[in-house]
Amino acid sequence: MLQVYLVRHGETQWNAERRIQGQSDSPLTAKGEQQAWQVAERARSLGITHIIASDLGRTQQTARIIAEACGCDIILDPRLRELDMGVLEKRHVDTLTEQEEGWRRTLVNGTEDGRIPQGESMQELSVRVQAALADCLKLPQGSRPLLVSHGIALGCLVSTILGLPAYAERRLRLRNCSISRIDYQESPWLASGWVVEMAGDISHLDAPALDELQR
Ligand SMILES: O=C(O)[C@H](O)COP(=O)(O)O
Repeated sequence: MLQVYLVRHGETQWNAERRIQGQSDSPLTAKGEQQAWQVAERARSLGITHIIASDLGRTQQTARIIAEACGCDIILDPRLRELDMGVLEKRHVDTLTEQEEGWRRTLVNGTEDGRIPQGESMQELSVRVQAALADCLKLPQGSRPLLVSHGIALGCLVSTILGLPAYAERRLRLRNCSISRIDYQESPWLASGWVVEMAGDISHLDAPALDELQR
């Protein structure tokens, strides 16, 4: 049975400032780096064989720390990037106009094809992250990959495996450097395919980041 671990990158400057990142980027904070070392220590104990990361800076920075602990190379995969948040990227959430907040809400409460102007729909995000996950099935027998990606991207992956719409990702709390695990099982009497073993575990962190609403 293939086990795939999912890690959200460490806290960044813009996470801490409540600014929208999407496919724009900001570096890890000191706390984010500390979280990355703690998740790396946990990853080392899990026997990770491959680290596959979104090619954005914050995920690469987190992946490098995990790779150092696990002694693996990093494979970059742009399909693991965060949702493209279009014209709202780099904006502080508290400065959005009513109309802009309405665009953001179409993602939070939304419909599958709702999008921020010049951004991506949850449906489009879902297709590319599912494709990246499916490629893990091509790794050699005995592999145990760890994917380093983003809050909405990973939430969308877990939600759709559960058979929920992609926008249900907002019902999952995937904090910075949380670990989730999904398994691929083939079974005549249980569901065949991807199964969620755990989601959003932060028991390895002594300095968890607050989620956006608690800041
Ligand atoms: O700000 C964003 O784009 C998202 O809400 C969170 O993205 P992140 O997981 O890359 O911080």
